[in-house]
Amino acid sequence: MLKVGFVGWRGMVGSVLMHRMREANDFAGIEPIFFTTSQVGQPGPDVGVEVPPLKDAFDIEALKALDVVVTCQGGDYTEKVYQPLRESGWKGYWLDAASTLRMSDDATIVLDPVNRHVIDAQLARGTRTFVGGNCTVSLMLMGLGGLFEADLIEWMTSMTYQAASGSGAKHMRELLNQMGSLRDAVATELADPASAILDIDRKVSAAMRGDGFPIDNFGAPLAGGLLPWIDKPMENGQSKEEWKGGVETNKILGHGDNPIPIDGLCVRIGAMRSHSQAFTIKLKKDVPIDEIEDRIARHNDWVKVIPNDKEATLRELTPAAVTGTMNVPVGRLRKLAMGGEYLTAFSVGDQLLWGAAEPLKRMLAILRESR
Ligand SMILES: NC(=O)C1=CN([C@@H]2O[C@H](COP(=O)(O)OP(=O)(O)OC[C@H]3O[C@@H](n4cnc5c(N)ncnc54)[C@H](OP(=O)(O)O)[C@@H]3O)[C@@H](O)[C@H]2O)C=CC1
Ligand SMILES: N[C@@H](CC(=O)OP(=O)(O)O)C(=O)O
Repeated sequence: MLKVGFVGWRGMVGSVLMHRMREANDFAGIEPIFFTTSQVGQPGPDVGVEVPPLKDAFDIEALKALDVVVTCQGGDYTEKVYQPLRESGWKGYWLDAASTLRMSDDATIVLDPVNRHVIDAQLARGTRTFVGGNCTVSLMLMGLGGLFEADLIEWMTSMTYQAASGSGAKHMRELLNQMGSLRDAVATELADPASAILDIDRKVSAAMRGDGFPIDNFGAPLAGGLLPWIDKPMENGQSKEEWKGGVETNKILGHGDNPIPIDGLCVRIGAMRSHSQAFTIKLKKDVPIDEIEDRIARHNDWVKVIPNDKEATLRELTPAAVTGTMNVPVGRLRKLAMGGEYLTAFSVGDQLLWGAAEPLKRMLAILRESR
């Protein structure tokens, strides 16, 4: 039985992974051992099988005893532990949700409905480091995989609308506190249907700009607004989140020598969970829209084409409709005024599922099958 160590299992991505693995009875076929950076010796989680007390996630000797490490702990942990563990001679499999190792030559980015052939080839070559992709990249590929597979895309922009939970639990709480502060600032006026809307608006703006508004985590008001910057700056003016869109997509697809230009702006919005993206796609040729819809819909079991009408769009193509599900709806599909080779589309997906936990869960299953 594979000895699998889990690090970061109680964080947001880790909890979703635990939930998905319990649902699928995945713990039955492995020997799970749980690690922590803060709660050594406490009881492990209830996963339906006996587990030992929590071990120290920085204990290299304990990690060396594992066949597989699955970490959702974050990049700082990966930076501290991965290299010393490898240098100690450990030859096990490292499965990681963090971005730290994604672009390293030793690592493969996993999204098996899109790149199972790459994963299989890397396993056969002896690769032992597998990393989940950036959430917007994985969700974009789950949605548009059929167009990439048919080699129809010449270039593409992705303009993102990313949920607060992409930044972690504290940010979700802060967004709710911001929403509450705004509502509280105008509670009296809201209770009076005759109050002037411009007075309400003025008070809301004053609250957003006021000293007491909670912005410790986001650094600026998100509720009632948006934040057009995610992650660190790159030297060329992109944010790192925007940079990942191009480099990770091409790595996942194995397009090292002949990358498809992919770029855009990444924006944080006041959604709680599930990331959305609007695409402008330059096709290599003028393909009829019904063929495009058919290729998108047939690519995998989770993508669904949503008819380009208002009712279906508002019912099925929103974070509220998608959160907590594996569905990746793609809609608003139509040719742009620029010509038949210019396509637009909009997609939504739960970034904690296909964008984070699910590719790791499935990679662990692939490792089990391959033994
Ligand atoms: N959030 C997202 O949408 C996505 C995140 N990722 C990546 O996944 C990694 C983990 O992200 P995420 O899950 O958001 O991180 P979290 O901040 O939710 O969790 C990380 C760790 O924080 C510790 N922690 C401290 N206090 C608490 C608490 N009250 N509740 C739960 N955990 C606590 C836990 O470690 P311990 O038990 O050791 O104390 C936990 O494993 C990052 O590298 C991130 O970039 C990737 C794709 C999407
Ligand atoms: N950066 C993403 C979430 C994330 O953690 O991405 P990455 O795994 O590429 O750092 C967001 O903020 O929505």
